[in-house]
Amino acid sequence: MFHGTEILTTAQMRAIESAAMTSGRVTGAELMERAGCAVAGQIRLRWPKAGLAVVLCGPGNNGGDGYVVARHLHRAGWQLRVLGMDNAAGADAARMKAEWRALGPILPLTEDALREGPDADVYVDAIFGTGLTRAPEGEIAAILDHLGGSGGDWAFFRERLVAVDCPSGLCLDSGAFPGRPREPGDFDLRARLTVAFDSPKPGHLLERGPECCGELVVADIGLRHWRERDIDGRGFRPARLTGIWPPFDIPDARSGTVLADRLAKRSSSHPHKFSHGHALVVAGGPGRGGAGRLSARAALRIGAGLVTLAPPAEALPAHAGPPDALMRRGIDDPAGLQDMLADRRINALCIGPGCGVERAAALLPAILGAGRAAVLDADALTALSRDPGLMAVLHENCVLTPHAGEFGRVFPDLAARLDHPPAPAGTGAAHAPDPARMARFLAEHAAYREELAKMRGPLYSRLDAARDAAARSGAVVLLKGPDTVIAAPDGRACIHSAFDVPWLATAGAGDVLAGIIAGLLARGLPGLEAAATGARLHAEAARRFGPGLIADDLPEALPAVLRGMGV
Ligand SMILES: NC(=O)C1=CN([C@@H]2O[C@H](COP(=O)(O)OP(=O)(O)OC[C@H]3O[C@@H](n4cnc5c(N)ncnc54)[C@H](OP(=O)(O)O)[C@@H]3O)[C@@H](O)[C@H]2O)[C@@H](O)CC1
Ligand SMILES: [K+]
Repeated sequence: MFHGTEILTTAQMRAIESAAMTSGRVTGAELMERAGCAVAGQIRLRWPKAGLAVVLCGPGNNGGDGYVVARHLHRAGWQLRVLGMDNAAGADAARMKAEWRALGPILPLTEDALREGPDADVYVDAIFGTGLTRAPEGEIAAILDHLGGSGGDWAFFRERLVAVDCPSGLCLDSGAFPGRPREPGDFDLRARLTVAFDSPKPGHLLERGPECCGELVVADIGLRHWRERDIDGRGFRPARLTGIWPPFDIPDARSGTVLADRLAKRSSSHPHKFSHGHALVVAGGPGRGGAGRLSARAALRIGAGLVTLAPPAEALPAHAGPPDALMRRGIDDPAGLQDMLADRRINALCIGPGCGVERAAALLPAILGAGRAAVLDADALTALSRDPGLMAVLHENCVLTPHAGEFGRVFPDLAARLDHPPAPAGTGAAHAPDPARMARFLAEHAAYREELAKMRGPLYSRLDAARDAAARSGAVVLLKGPDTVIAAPDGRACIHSAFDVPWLATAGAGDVLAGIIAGLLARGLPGLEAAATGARLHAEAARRFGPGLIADDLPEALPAVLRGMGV
């Protein structure tokens, strides 16, 4: 499996925490103490001089962490104003609250109380964490809006806000704010620093999460032993996610070595061009071949042994020119394609970039019928959306690479569920899921079904959408964005966070990604691994090049990326 930082859903986090406590080797209070102590430690690292801290404590265990933060800062000489709720908290949070009360008062958690005090150096948001179940309302919503800048001074809080586990109101399974539009809002809470526990959650990496969390630190609170155990005893944990986080830490020794190993294992000890596979890139007619050439160049650069570009015969002259390493062959119709596919050494196909929807629609049945690894991008996705029958012939070695708009065309009902507030009933359901196929899949993967039910957060997420799309189509789905989600039909998934490379959103970058994945498939990587590795190498190439990047630069940046990873 592709290696990266492990990501846990909130349900998994709760399961691990309860497994740890059930073992009798650690108590809930000890975990809370470690969590609060870690947050206080991070604050003291950034504000070495003791000042005034306002700590806002909510009704649950996130609030319990807040009381621990207050106690530790108090011990370090800080002045504290603690605002809390008059509720019946769980035993651990109640104990932490009582321990704080022995040191100082607890003011009501109201906007007035927040406004009345003097300006503080640090505001600790310990109102809601993983237990958020709905949109905040009333007094708490007013406090959160105030911290988000409704009082007029958003920059003031943004420099001083430290979030315990997450900015309150953010759903840690989706990265969206329940009750708010999914687009950035005026008073969204944005922290300078977020201290999460044990592992990042999907919401730290998806949608609004990266921007609103600010700097993300993941504190070790001693749960690793239970995270690494098979806590349900079934050995089947499709809910486990891997991801790349933090984005700046990609060329780390561990994942670099893993990638190098994976690619090396795919080569024989006496490599020749065919041992590295042969990728076929279907290109379009005259005047529209640039996209296909970008894909083909990327497939070559990532190390496919041979790459053939296949435009219609009349467009061959337009596709002459560098790179000379690229082979060209005209393909006009499905029969021509089938002829070419008689060569079994062609083991990976790429269709879509610059291909034209009509040509993609004509060639797709032959491509899918060949049963070989294939990347479907751009025009091929539009063609797929127009012919639901083609969905039935997708297979797990197909990788679909839609951006949000293409995802909406191929899976309109899933995309509609991602809209918030939900789209009115009846919109966007052009292709209902194939119930027989879905039922067959779920019957074969009963454990997956159970896990999936447990994994859902309060909001439908890009992760849920990609997983549902993969289960329905039977293919690997890579849902593109700065928060790319990659899901396989069996429930395995990765998140690749690339919010730090906004210049990657440039014309043709998707064509390059499709080519990289096709090249990795040609080299023998399985679908999910090829897609996840491709997303990572693609972003890393952009990161290395820096601003000013155009898509043509991406394949050229790949050799240095691979060298840097020891491949
Ligand atoms: N897992 C771990 O290993 C560890 C976890 N730790 C910490 O625990 C945190 C999770 O704690 P948690 O489960 O108590 O949830 P939390 O976020 O405090 O909120 C729950 C409370 O809020 C309420 N509530 C929810 N939404 C609401 C709304 N919109 N408006 C109003 N109320 C709302 C909800 O009420 P209810 O929905 O039941 O009505 C309930 O009372 C986690 O983020 C981390 O900080 C660490 O201490 C140690 C290790
Ligand atoms: K919080």
